Amino acid sequence: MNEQVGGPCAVVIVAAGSGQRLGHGIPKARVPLGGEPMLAHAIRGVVKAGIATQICIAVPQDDAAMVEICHQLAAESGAGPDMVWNVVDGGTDRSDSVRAALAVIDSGVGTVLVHDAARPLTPSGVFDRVVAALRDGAKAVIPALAVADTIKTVTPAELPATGAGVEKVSGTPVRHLLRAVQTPQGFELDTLRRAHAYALTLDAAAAAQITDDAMLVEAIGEDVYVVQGSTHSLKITTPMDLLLGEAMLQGPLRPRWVEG
Ligand SMILES: Nc1ccn([C@@H]2O[C@H](COP(=O)(O)OP(=O)(O)OP(=O)(O)O)[C@@H](O)[C@H]2O)c(=O)n1
Ligand SMILES: C[C@](O)(CO)[C@H](O)COP(=O)(O)O
Repeated sequence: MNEQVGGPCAVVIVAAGSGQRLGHGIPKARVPLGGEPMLAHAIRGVVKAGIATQICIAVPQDDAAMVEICHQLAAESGAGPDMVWNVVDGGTDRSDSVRAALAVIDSGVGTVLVHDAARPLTPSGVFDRVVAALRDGAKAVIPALAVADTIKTVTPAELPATGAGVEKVSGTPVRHLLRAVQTPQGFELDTLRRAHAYALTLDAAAAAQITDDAMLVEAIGEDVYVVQGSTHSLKITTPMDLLLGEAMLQGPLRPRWVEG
């Protein structure tokens, strides 16, 4: 086991996406949720989890408003004076944003968690489970939930009579083996750095298929362990998700861990 695991822990918050699917015309992390930018909830959630010694936030390039949110939260979040804060320019893809953040992570840090700003209501318990598995020797850990829907794989096809372009089913993975994966994803720092160095060797088509950090760690041959995620860690991607997030912040659905 890496001696450094269990010591300092960095958390990268990726917040540099544009939020096309949400469609608010501003970067998603700045979209209000319960009257505050989504990023503010995400940062507060990380601080509240109490596992970080360094927090690095990747924001859209030239987004002064986002930088200001980071500075304000750094001042108000209740993190101690020893917390190291960094704000970096994100990149074109999520992976580019993670790499930009990794470049400033202190090499003395043993573990790093990568978290989506788009999962602003993630409970502390999820952070705890990820960190606990890293302390128990895992080099890579992801939170996940069993899936409720039956999932199919598809391939392009044409309807027999008309030739109309559709899709047809190419397979049905066994559902009880499938998991819907969330963040924060936790890694031994060196393992995540190797995985992202490998990502730089991929051609554009292969790089475009990378949807999380764990995929890269799998690709370099390391085991990725799974801990229980949370329904509260939903990723706010579409307007419907935002409605659900707003509902969660009100009345009986208000999560216990949200301040105020
Ligand atoms: N170039 C990018 C793309 C995404 N992200 C971050 O990665 C997380 C997950 O991405 P997603 O939910 O897809 O966000 P967007 O890319 O903003 O959404 P969309 O694809 O709808 O534009 C988000 O916190 C987002 O800010 C990032 O930091 N840098
Ligand atoms: C990392 C992630 O949140 C795990 O589910 C997800 O893959 C991000 O995907 P997105 O298309 O960038 O939202």
